[in-house]
Amino acid sequence: MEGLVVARGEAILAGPLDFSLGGGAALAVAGANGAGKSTLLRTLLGLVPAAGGRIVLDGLSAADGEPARHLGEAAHYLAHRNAMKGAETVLANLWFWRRFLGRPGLAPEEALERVGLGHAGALPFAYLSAGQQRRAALARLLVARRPVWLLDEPTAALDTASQGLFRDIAEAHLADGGILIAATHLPLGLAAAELKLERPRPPANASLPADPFDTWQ
Ligand SMILES: Nc1ncnc2c1ncn2[C@@H]1O[C@H](COP(=O)(O)OP(=O)(O)OP(=O)(O)O)[C@@H](O)[C@H]1O
Repeated sequence: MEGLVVARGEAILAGPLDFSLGGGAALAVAGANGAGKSTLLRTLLGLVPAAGGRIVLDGLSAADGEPARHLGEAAHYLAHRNAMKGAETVLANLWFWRRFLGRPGLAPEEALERVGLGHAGALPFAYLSAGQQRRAALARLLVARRPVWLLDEPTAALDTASQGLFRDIAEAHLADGGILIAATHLPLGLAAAELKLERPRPPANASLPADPFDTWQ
């Protein structure tokens, strides 16, 4: 990140941020609710435009082996939502992602074993508990090989044992030369640099935006 400014519309949330991560490095993005952690991840992916600065990629390749033109081509993105279809089986969801993302990794059955869900592949995704759904979403990181993992609250809803599973998976990714950036309120149990986003302070003379509900009265 070179002078990266994170914003939502007119509101500057964070930055300018200067940060460099090499292969095998993890970054934990911390900060209060609304500080801009999710928005930073989405900015890195190119889903939200940056208000300034740039993202420089060096040596990252896309699924077709060509140099990645933007991070979205080289990254897994695990958002708050799990991006799985509730009515499809867990395995069908993972097979979809494996085909869609390119550069195949583990077979879905094997990935489910790694997250302790070997028994649940034939169930509709919606039948799983919240923590089991998160673990199935973590299995998505294993079915396709991507050098950068952008994870938003990856361990939310996970019990202590599953947090250990996450740590094992993440450590294997880092040992393999991967990069991991996680927005989190919880300790990840990984050796990670920390980037703390401060809650933006409005200028002293700022006026509050009009309350849309006022117009109802
Ligand atoms: N879709 C959106 N449209 C407009 N503003 C948004 C949108 N999503 C988030 N924001 C605003 O951007 C700011 C940062 O939100 P963001 O979700 O990045 O925070 P966060 O640090 O990830 O918070 P949390 O810890 O609650 O997940 C908030 O003020 C929020 O209202």
